[in-house]
This record gives sequence, C-alpha cells and structure tokens, in this order.
Amino acid sequence: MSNSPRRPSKPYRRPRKDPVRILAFEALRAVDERDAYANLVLPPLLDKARAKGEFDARDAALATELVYGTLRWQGTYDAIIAECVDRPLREVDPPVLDVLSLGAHQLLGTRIPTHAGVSATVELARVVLGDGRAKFVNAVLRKVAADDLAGWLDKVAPPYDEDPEEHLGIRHAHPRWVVSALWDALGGGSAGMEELLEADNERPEVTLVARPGRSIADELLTGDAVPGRWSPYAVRLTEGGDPGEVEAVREGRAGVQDEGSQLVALALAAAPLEPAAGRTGGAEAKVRDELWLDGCAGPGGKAALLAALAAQRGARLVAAEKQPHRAGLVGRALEGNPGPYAVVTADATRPAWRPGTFDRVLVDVPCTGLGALRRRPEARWRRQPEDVPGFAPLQRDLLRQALNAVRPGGVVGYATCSPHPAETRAVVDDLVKETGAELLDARPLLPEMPGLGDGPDVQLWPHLHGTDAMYLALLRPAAEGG
Ligand SMILES: C[S@@+](CC[C@H](N)C(=O)[O-])C[C@H]1O[C@@H](n2cnc3c(N)ncnc32)[C@H](O)[C@@H]1O
Repeated sequence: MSNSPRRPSKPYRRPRKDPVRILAFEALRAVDERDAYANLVLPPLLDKARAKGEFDARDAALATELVYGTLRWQGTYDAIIAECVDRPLREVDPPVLDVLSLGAHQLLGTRIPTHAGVSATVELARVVLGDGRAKFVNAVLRKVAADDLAGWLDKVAPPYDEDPEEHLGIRHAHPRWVVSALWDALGGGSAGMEELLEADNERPEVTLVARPGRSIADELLTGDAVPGRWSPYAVRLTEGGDPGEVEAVREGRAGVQDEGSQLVALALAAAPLEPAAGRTGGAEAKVRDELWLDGCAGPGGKAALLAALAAQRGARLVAAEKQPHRAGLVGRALEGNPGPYAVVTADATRPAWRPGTFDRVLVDVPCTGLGALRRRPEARWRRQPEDVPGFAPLQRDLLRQALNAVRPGGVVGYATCSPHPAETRAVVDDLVKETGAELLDARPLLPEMPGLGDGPDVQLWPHLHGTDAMYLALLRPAAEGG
C-alpha cells in the first residue's frame, strides 16, 4: 500500500480488441484503398471470422450494418466530421477518416449508446492507428456526439428553398448530381423524390427466382419466405435469409435475382413477334420464335431465366459476354438448363452472327448502376457525373448492333439498371431516329403494376415497386427496305 503524495501515473492498458469493429474497419479500408465492392469484400471476411470462432450471427449482422451504413452515409458523415475537424478533410489520413466515419455511424445512425460508440471507436483507433491518433479520434467523436443526426442535418444541409438538390442530397446521403439525375428521371415534380431517396437507403430483401421448368416458387416458400409482388417466379426472403440454405438455389434450379430483373426477362419473352416481312402463309402461319440472344449476359441472371423460358417453347438462347471470366459465370448460371443453349465469349458490338439471325434480343447494357444503389452502398460516392457520357457510345453501339442482330418482325429489349435519362430514353430515342425502329408499349407485358408512367418504355422504382430501378424499352427493327 502506498502513502505517497504523488499520484502514480496511469498504468498502460493494452487496447481492447473488438473483432467486429476491426473487421468493419478492414472492409472499409479495402473499399477505400482498392476500390473493392463491399458486397464482395464482406462475405469472405465474415466467413473467416466465423471459421476462427470469433463471430456469431449477431456479430456478423452488426459488422454488416456498420460497413453498409458507414459507406451509404459517407458523404453526409464527411460533411458532419468536417465541422468537427480544424483542417480540410482531404488532409486527414484516409484510415483515420474511415475510423471517424465508422464512429459517426455508430453515434448518429445506430442505437448504440453514445458512450459505447465513442469508447469502442477509440479502442479500435488504438489498435489500428496507434495511441496518438486515437486521441484525435476521441476529440473529434466527442464533438460529433454533441448532437443527434437530425440536429446535425439542420446544421450542415442548406435550406430546401435555397438549394433543394443539396438539401435532399445531404439529408438522404446522395451526391447532388445523383439527386439531380433521379429527379429528372422521376419527371421533375416533387412527387416521390424523398420516398425514392429513402428507399435507396434501405437494405433490399433477398429475392429468389424459381427457374421455370426447374423449380416452382412454392418449393422456395419456406421459413419467412413470401411470394414476390409481381413475378410469378419470385420469392422474397423477408428476414434476410441465406439463399445458400435453399436446396434449389444450391442446385442451380433457382437463383438470387431482383424482381425488376425478372420482369425485364419476362417482358422480352412475352413481347409479340411478327412474321418477317415478305413471308406469306396466311394468318395461321406460325411466327418464328426459335433463337434468342442475350448480348450482355454476364454474370448470367437474366440469361438463366431467358434460357429456361426459351426452353419451354422449344427455343434456344445464345448468351454472349465479352469478358471471359464473366462468360464463365454465365456458363455456370445456365448449367442444367432444360433446353439447348450456347454461351459464347463475344463482343456484341462486333457480332460474330449474321444480321437478322435472332427472334428476340436482350441488351442489358453496362451502365452507372444508379438503379441498384440499395445493393451497392459505396457506388453512389464512387460514381462520377463524367461516367454517364463515358458509357454513352457503348450503350448506343450495343443497341445498334442488337437492332441489326434481330430479324425483321423480331423484338429487342434495351435494359439498364440505371434510371438516368441519358442512359435510358436518350439512347433509345437516338437509335429510333437513326434506324427507324419502332418503340413497342412494354407496359401491357408487365403484370398490373402502378406507376409505370406514360410508356411506351417502362421505368421501375424501388419506392414504388420494391425493385431495383430497372429500365426497359422494347423495339421492333425497321422493316427491311423501310
Ligand atoms: C449490366 S451487365 C449484364 C447483367 C446480366 N444481364 C445479368 O442479368 O446478369 C453488362 C454486361 O455486359 C458485358 N459487356 C460489356 N461490353 C460488352 C460487349 N461489347 N459485348 C458483350 N458484352 C459486353 C459486361 O462485361 C457485363 O457483364
């Protein structure tokens, strides 16, 4: 026992290692440093932690929430952290900023009590950044903790009347240019705008597709699963169930597929065909419907559904994909298809097939992916406005070649998982003007869905339909010599 008047200096204490937050930090670093995708980085990290016996299901759920939430709200958290740091954010080291964002999310975006959020993040900082920088993290997070999210948003977002796009962008964690594009795509009125931004910030349910002829939706209806809203082949796992536990998915007879993507394939398969011009044989003559093309097939979700639908009517799908490794994924997705199909590694802008070969053609073109923000939490901050014109020539070229590949009287589906008008209508309008193709009304080919717009093309929306914001236009090529 010591009676010394001098207080002993605080003994050094090793930082507490919290595997959940360390894993979340590693995932954020991978996304930040290597431009990795959170939905690809996280599962192997979680598997490793489970294998080491470090994680139970609750830990995995918390780590996932911390990573997804931090990434999704990154721009808004940056604006808040900037108010709490005495230098420009670009001068803060990226790993420090990742720890601060992870802390901000715990304090402002979860129910974790403030003191627990601060102390857990400071402990994390001690482990991954060192004691010196942990003090900085502590000081900044104490300032962040001085208000709740609503209070911070009032401070950092400009008033709506002054700058509506920035106001909504900060409040709903979307970059301003994305707000602007979504607003245009919704038609410019205020209806639905906030609902859409909110829907983008929710984690989507996992949706399964029962591949026709290989399984039926009823077979997938176990546990908390419920039927899809629109597609007869869809089943929703409402409690975030694990598709890997569903036998039909393990066997490839069913797959994971958003309902919007299912509807694109179903609408293309249901679109009416006409006989090729010049063909005679009377009204009763059978209209040819034998050969289908998916010109942008990787990784194969829509191709697998199309191939199964084609098989049901004795038709064959050719699935083309430019990237060899993605063509491999298409091959795996189509394995076991009940009818004939072919997977080819091919550039659909330099077709290896003759003009007029196919009865139905889908081009689900590369795009910004602004319609799938629910699934890719980092995408909205990584994408840049200049990406949009960057995709434009390829999108036009793919549609041009699709119109060339389809026979007269056949049908082309042009799809994007982006609602950006420059990637949807602008492309279609240009090709209609250039080639004289006719736009078909896609709306009657979808189930009775509200909010499909004035047509003839359709735009699906997360807030209205619970799907990704898929776009689909159906086109009939100009008649030969027309
Ligand atoms: C949006 S993804 C298609 C998604 C797919 N339809 C599905 O549902 O799984 C676009 C695909 O087109 C491929 N692609 C890009 N340029 C291409 C080209 N010139 N020819 C063929 N495929 C191309 C990309 O590699 C990518 O896999």
